[in-house]
Amino acid sequence: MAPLPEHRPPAQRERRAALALLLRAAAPELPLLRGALLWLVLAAGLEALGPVLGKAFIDRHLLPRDADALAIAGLLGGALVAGWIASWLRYGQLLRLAGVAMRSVQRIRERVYGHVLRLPMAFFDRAITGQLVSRVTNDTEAVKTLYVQVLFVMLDSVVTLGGMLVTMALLDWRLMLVVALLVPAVVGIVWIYQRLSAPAVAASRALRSDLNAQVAEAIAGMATLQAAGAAPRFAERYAGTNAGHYRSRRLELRANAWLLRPALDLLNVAMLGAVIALFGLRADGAAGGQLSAVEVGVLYAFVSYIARVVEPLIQITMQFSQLQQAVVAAARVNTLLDEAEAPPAQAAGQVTAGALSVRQLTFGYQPGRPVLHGLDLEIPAGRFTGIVGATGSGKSTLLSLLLRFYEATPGSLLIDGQPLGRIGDDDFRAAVALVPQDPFLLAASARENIAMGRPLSDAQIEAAARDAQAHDFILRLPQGYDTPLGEGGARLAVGEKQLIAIARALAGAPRVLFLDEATAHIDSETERLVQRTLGALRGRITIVAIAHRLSTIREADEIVVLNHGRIAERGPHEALMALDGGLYQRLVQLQQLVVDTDDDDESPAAPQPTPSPAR
Ligand SMILES: Nc1ncnc2c1ncn2[C@@H]1O[C@H](COP(=O)(O)OP(=O)(O)OP(=O)(O)O)[C@@H](O)[C@H]1O
Repeated sequence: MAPLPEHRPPAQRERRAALALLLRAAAPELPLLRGALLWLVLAAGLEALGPVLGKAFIDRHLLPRDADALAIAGLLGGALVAGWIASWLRYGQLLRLAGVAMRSVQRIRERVYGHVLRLPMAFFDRAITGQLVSRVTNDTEAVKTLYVQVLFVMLDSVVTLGGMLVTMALLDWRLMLVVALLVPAVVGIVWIYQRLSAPAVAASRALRSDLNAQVAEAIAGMATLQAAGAAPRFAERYAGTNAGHYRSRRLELRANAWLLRPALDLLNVAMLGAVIALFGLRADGAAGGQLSAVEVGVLYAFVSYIARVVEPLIQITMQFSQLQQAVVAAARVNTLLDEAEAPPAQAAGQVTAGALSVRQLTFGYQPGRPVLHGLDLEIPAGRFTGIVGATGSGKSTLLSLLLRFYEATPGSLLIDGQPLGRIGDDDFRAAVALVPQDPFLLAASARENIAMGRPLSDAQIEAAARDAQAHDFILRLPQGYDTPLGEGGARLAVGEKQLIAIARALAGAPRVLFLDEATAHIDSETERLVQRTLGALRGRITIVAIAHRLSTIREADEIVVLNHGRIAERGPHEALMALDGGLYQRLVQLQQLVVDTDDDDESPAAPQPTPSPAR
C-alpha cells in the first residue's frame, strides 16, 4: 500500500480525482445549484444594465442637452432598481450556496470518518494519528472554504463576466474583443501562479498536519516525555516544523502578492489605456477630430465595463489560491478514501458455540517473512486456553488474526467449523469480544463505557459488571453507574479500568472472549478478581487469554506455549510443569524469581506492573 503523500503537490490525476470528489459531494444539491445559477444569471443581466442606462443618458440627454426630467428620472431609477435587485439576488444566492457548501462538507467529513472506521488494522500500523485527525478535520475544513467562497465567488464572477461581455458585444463587438483579451492574459497569470505556488501550498498543508501529529503524539506520551526531560527537544522540533510551515506559507503569500492582485491591476490600467487609445484613433480618423455622441456613450459604457470586468476576473484568480489549497486538501482526503476498506464478510455463517480451529496457519506482515509457521490448534467451545511465549513469539499476531484484524490464508481459521470470513461483520463482532492490554475508556459514564453504544438494558449492564467483578467498585463511585470516568477513565485505577473493559466485553454476551495481556498492568488483587471471572466463565464461553503473567492462565484447560511462531508445548499447567527443561517450566521459574526478588525488596506486588513486555 502506498504511504500517505505528505509533502508533494498532487499530480494531475489526483487533482482530477479531487475535483470529482468535490463535485460528488455537491451532487445531491444539483437542483439547488441550478436554481442559484439561474438567479445569478438574472443578477448579472441586471448588473450589466447599469452602464447601458448610463450610455442612454449620455446619448439621449447629456450630449444633446435634453433635460427631459421624467426620462432622466426613469433612467436613474431604472439603474438604481436594477442594481438593488441584483444585489438582493446575489445575497440570497450567497446564503443558498453557503448552505450547499456546509452540507457538502458535512457529507465529505462523515464519509471520511466512516471510512477511517472501516479501514483494516494493517492501515493503522503505518498511519500517524495527528495526520489522520488533520485529514478528517483541517483538510475537510479547507474543502469547506472551497465551497463557501470559491463556489459562490467563481460562479457569480463567471456569470457576471459573461453578462458584461455579451452586453459589450451588443454595443461594439470589436471593442469587446479587445477587452476579451483580458481573459487569456488572466489565465496566463493564473497558470504561472499555480506553477509557483503549488509546491508551497502542498508543503504548508503537510507541515500543518505534522504540527498536529506532533501535538497529538506529545499529549499521548506526556508522562514519558516529561520523565525523560524531553520537553525542550520536543518544543524545539515543533518550532522547527512551525518555522518550515511559516516559510512555505510566506512563499505562497509572496506568489499571491506579486502575481495576483498587482499583475491584474496592471492589466486593468493597460486595458483602459488601450480602449481610450482606440477611441482616440477613431476620433482622429473622424471628421473634425471629434467623437460622435454615440461613441462618447459607448466609451463611457466600455470604461465602466472594464472596471467591472476586471473585478470578477480578479475575484476568480484570487479564488484560485483558495482552489489550490482546497484541491490539495481534497487530494489528501481522497488518498485516505482510496485506502481499501477491510473486505466485507459474506455474512453467510453464524457463530453458535464458539469453537475455534487453527489449521496450518502461516502468516507474516511482510511477504517472505513469516511470523507464524504452520500452526495447528483446536479450541473446543467453552474451553479456557492460555497462550504464553517469549516476546515476539507471535501471540498477539495469532490473536489479531483470530479477531480478523488481519487477513489469514482462507481456510486456515475456522469458527464452529466455518471459515472466519464467512461470518457477517456484525455477527462476528457480537460473538467475539476482546479485552486489550490497555483498556480504552471513553470520557463517559461507567454505564456508557460498558454499553459502548449498544442498546443494552440497565439489567444487562449490571449483570455484565457483576460477572466482571466490577459491580462493587462501580457502586462505590460517587454517582454509581452514572459517574463520569474522565478522559481515558482518568478517575479510575488501572485495575478498575480493566474490570470495566472486561464488563464491556461480557455485556455483549459473546461466545468467545479474547484477552490480550489483560492482566499485565494490574495489581495482584485485581488479577485475582480477573481469575475469578475467568473461572466462572469457564465452560460457558470460549476463552483465549494471552498472558505474560502466568498466574492468570494457570487454571486454563490448556496452555499453548509459542516459540518463534511455532507451538512448542501444550497442555494443562501441571503437565507442562512436569516437562523437565521445558519452555513453560522455565518461564514459570523465571517469573517466580522476579516475584521472589520483589518480595525481598519488600515492594508490594500490588500496583507494580510486570517488568515485561515491551510492546
Ligand atoms: N503490525 C506489525 N507489522 C509488522 N510486524 C509486526 C507487527 N506486529 C508484530 N510484528 C512482528 O511480528 C513478530 C511477532 O509479534 P507479536 O506481537 O505477535 O509477538 P508477541 O508474542 O505478541 O510479543 P509480545 O509478548 O511482546 O506482545 C515480531 O517479530 C514483531 O516484530
